[in-house]
Amino acid sequence: MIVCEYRPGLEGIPAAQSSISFVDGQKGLLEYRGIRIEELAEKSTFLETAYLLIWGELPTAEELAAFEDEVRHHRRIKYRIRDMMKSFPESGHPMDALQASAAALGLFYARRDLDNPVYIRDAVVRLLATIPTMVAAFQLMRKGNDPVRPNDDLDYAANFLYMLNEKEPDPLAARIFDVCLILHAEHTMNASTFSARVTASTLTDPYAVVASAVGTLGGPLHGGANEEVIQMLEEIGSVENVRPYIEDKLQQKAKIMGFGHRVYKVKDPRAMILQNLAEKLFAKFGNDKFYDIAQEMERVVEEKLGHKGIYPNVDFYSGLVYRKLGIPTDLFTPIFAIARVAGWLAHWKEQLAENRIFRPTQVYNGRHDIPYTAIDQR
Ligand SMILES: CC(=O)SCCNC(=O)CCNC(=O)[C@H](O)C(C)(C)COP(=O)(O)OP(=O)(O)OC[C@H]1O[C@@H](n2cnc3c(N)ncnc32)[C@H](O)[C@@H]1OP(=O)(O)O
Ligand SMILES: O=C([O-])CC(=O)C(=O)O
Repeated sequence: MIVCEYRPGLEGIPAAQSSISFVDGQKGLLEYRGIRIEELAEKSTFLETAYLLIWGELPTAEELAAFEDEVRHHRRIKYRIRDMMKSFPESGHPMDALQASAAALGLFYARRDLDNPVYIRDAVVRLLATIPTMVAAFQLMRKGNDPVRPNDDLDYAANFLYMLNEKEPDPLAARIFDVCLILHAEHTMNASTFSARVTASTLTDPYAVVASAVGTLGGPLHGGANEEVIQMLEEIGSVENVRPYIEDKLQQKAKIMGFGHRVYKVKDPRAMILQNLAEKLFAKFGNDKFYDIAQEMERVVEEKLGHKGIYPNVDFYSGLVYRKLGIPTDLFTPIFAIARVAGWLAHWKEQLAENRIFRPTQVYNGRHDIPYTAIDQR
């Protein structure tokens, strides 16, 4: 048995061998299956990237067309899932609604056939296809409206925006949204992916794998930070307030949302791309006053925390892009989940290919040999 020292948060401890993605946190480099994220953001689409992540190679034109077709034909959700979502409290968070709905899918596909490539492909297609529909449906139903049926004439990203806003999106907006999905699709052994792999290692079904990962993604230290960033920008309210806000937070030893990363010690390459995308949207659809506040935050945080390697992460600029696309703040993290399901499924498949159940150890620091005290003597 290998014994190593306890490292809080498992910092620096490899939890798997993986060929899905690679991060160099000193250089600010991210690759999916060896391809730089900048190149995928420029040239690929989300579904092509999902295929690359899950099956390991870029698809041929035929393979891609077949995959896109399968996903398009599985976009509708069952009435019973829709009715279940309708019964959720409107005030509930859409991440909780998504987690429950993803888990509920498993009720309909209870057969588990993990050695069968057809089963694997069906589950991949179904999850990629229905998660956006579930996010959009809950959003409309909690406002008292009926969900919008998926539009088979639209591609993956455009169809999501259509289901959300009940109208066809502007092509630039749809392309930018698709790039956001590419950027969020995968990121090595982050907390939600680790959670997905732990769940996968018990040989449970892929719906449970995704549901556990969604639950993990939602926290404010992980994907949930994108929502908190916008709330922070609202609270700061003006460029002049940035410095006192940050100084106050640092004095209280509080975290500044959207900054810092376990692996990146420079600006996250995805934050750079998202910042450029936000600028493209502002050029076409008008500025956002929060952008000036965000840029000032970046300057002040670098001045105060740059020496600790604390820079903007992926969650810092994504919200500004989504705001300009007219997306409500509490859907930012569910949108992250729509993208990350590709990475989770890639890791699910990789885990199954060489599975051993996750069962780490612990450092026990409790007591021993304590006599039981009768209830009336406590
Ligand atoms: C998709 C994603 O998950 S991206 C991350 C999204 N999360 C956030 O934006 C939340 C804010 N950031 C954070 O909480 C952290 O940077 C995390 C969770 C991302 C990484 O956490 P860890 O690797 O465990 O770093 P840890 O919390 O130990 O911080 C190391 C040091 O940097 C400081 N630090 C890290 N992030 C921040 C921050 N955002 N604001 C202020 N200080 C910070 C810590 O206070 C600590 O300082 P110390 O050594 O003087 O005590
Ligand atoms: O890698 C991490 O720890 C968090 C992150 O950036 C991601 O999941 O995209």
